Formats: sequence, structure tokens, C-alpha cells
Amino acid sequence: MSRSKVGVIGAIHLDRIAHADRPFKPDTSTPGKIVSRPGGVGANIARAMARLGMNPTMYGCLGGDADGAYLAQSLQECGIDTSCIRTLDDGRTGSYLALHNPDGTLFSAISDSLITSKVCFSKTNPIPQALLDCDIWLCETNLEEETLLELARAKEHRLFAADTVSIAKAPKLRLLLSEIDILFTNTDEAAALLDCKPGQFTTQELAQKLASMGIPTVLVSDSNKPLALCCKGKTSSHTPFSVVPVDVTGAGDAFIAGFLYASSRNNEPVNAVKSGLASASITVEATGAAPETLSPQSLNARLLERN
Ligand SMILES: Nc1ncnc2c1ncn2[C@@H]1O[C@H](COP(=O)(O)OP(=O)(O)OP(=O)(O)O)[C@@H](O)[C@H]1O
Ligand SMILES: O=c1[nH]cc([C@@H]2O[C@H](CO)[C@@H](O)[C@H]2O)c(=O)[nH]1
Repeated sequence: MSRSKVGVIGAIHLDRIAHADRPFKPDTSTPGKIVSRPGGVGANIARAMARLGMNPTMYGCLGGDADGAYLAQSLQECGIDTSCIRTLDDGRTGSYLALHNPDGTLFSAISDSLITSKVCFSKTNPIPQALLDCDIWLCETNLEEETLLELARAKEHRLFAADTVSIAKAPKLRLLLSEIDILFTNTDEAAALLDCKPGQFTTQELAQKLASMGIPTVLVSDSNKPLALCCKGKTSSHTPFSVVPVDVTGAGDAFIAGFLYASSRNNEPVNAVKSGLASASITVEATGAAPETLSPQSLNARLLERN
């Protein structure tokens, strides 16, 4: 596939990430550090793509508040086409609040994506030209089911890629599985999508089950364990790069960006996976979903380490 212009449709959040200095105890406060930074699955993918020099177009909704203004500016400064992002004056910009254990793993999180559920298209609010000009649409399940269906129906010649986001949101894709060209998910979200128990099937079996529902390319990740790719009837297993994780936030988002970066440069899925894993590994080694250390050069250097 030789396609280059990617439109990302999804959430733009301000993430508030807390790292506890000691194990959490219920009913009391825990000393730690709290940082704020840009987030949201859609925006993380777009920022990681921009780091890889791709100039994606982002579509989503922001509130008419200070967080919204800050996020719009930071996406633009990254090199993302933000011309069609909508600002809803009386809306609240989306946010994500995460509590991380002292070892960096996630304790729990809340995602306030209400404003992203307002993304919709109609005769009076048609799909913007900047998105129509794209060859690939990457959607994620912070969007409402109806909006996902609408985009899938309007895809025409475009590649339609989708990400499951979370266990709670993954089932939103059930009605449009046969419209999806590339599905990005992890083991728990795949199980939720298939309505089966976590651990009931292996990563490869999950990929095969989803592919059997009519999706040409399925990728199922599992943190630092091998990722499964099912494409054109063939299933393969791909071992992530071995790195010391600093912050795993946005690892899956960086994988998607790296995979689509390589796909847009004519790589077959089985090779594009390598770029996805390299992009994810550079991301987990640093803080934040699209670190400054992610670039075409660092990605190539990481790929060469394995050859
Ligand atoms: N601890 C880790 N060590 C090394 N690589 C990792 C680690 N965690 C994630 N990765 C890399 O990132 C890829 C995606 O990770 P994961 O399966 O956690 O996705 P995800 O659950 O969608 O992530 P997120 O929701 O945080 O974006 C993995 O296939 C792997 O390459
Ligand atoms: O339901 C959601 N959970 C988490 C995210 C985003 O993913 C990142 C953490 O994995 C973070 O940036 C958050 O905003 C989201 O957009 N929707």
C-alpha cells in the first residue's frame, strides 16, 4: 500500500498522571507526583505520527476553555493539521486522570471523554474536506458507535483503521467489524470485543477470530509479550524490543503510528509491525505518549539494532 495522508478521528485529552511514592491505601491520600500533559488516544497517535514526519490531520472536539486552547496550540506546534478540530464553546475539554503505582504500572484511571462523544457528522456538519483528502482514516472508540458507523459507511476508497482504546469501549466496534481494514487491539480489549473471557484464547487465536469476522489485517498486542498479526489468512508472532520501561502510557498509540508510518512507505504488514514495535519501544523508554526521542532516525536506529 502506498498511501501517505492519514486522518485521525478521536479524543484530544489533557492527561493528569499521578505517580505514587508508596503503595496506595484506600480512604487516605498517598504522597506522589502529578504531571499534566497532552493525551487522548487519537491525539497521541497523531502526535506520534507527527514525530515521525507524517503531517496527519486531526479531527476531534475541544472545549472553549484554557485546556482546549493549550491542546490546540500544542498539536499545531507538533506539525499536525488542526484546521478541522471543532471547539465547542460551552463544552469541557476531555481529560484523563491516572494513578500509577510506585513501579509505574497503572493502578486505576478515569477517562472523561464526553466531548468526544459530540463528534458527529450530518448534512449540516459534513465530513470536513481535510479528512476527505486523506487516504487512511484512523478512528478510535472514544467516538460514539453511530459516528464510527457513519465514518465506516463513508470510507469509499480509503483504508479504515480502528483502535479499541479500552475494555469498556471496545464493544462499540461490533457493528462495523466487516468495514474495518486494519484493527489495532490488545488481548483484554479483543476479549471484550469478542465477548469472551480474558485468558480464554491465546493472542494468536484472538487475532484469528477477529480476522474470521472479515477484517483483513488484525494486530493484537500484549504489553511486553509477543504481538499477533493475522493478515491474508496468515498468523505471525512478533516479539517486542526488550527495553527498560519508564512509562508505558501510549505504548499502543505509538505502535499504531509506527505501523502506519511504515505502511505508508510501502511496507507489507509483516514488516510494518517491526516499525510499530520500534516506535512503541522508544516510547516506553521515555515519559509521555509521543516523546521527543521518537523520530524517523531513532526508529531506523532501533530497527538496525535487531538486524
Ligand atoms: N513493558 C513493556 N516493555 C516493552 N515493550 C512494551 C511494554 N509495554 C508495551 N510495550 C510495547 O508496546 C506495544 C503495545 O503495548 P500494549 O499491549 O500495552 O498496548 P496498549 O494496551 O494498547 O497500550 P496503551 O493503552 O497504554 O497505549 C507492545 O506490543 C510492545 O511492543
Ligand atoms: O477511555 C480512554 N482511556 C484512555 C485514553 C487515553 O489513552 C492514554 C492512556 O492510555 C491517555 O493519553 C488517555 O488520555 C483515552 O483516550 N480514552
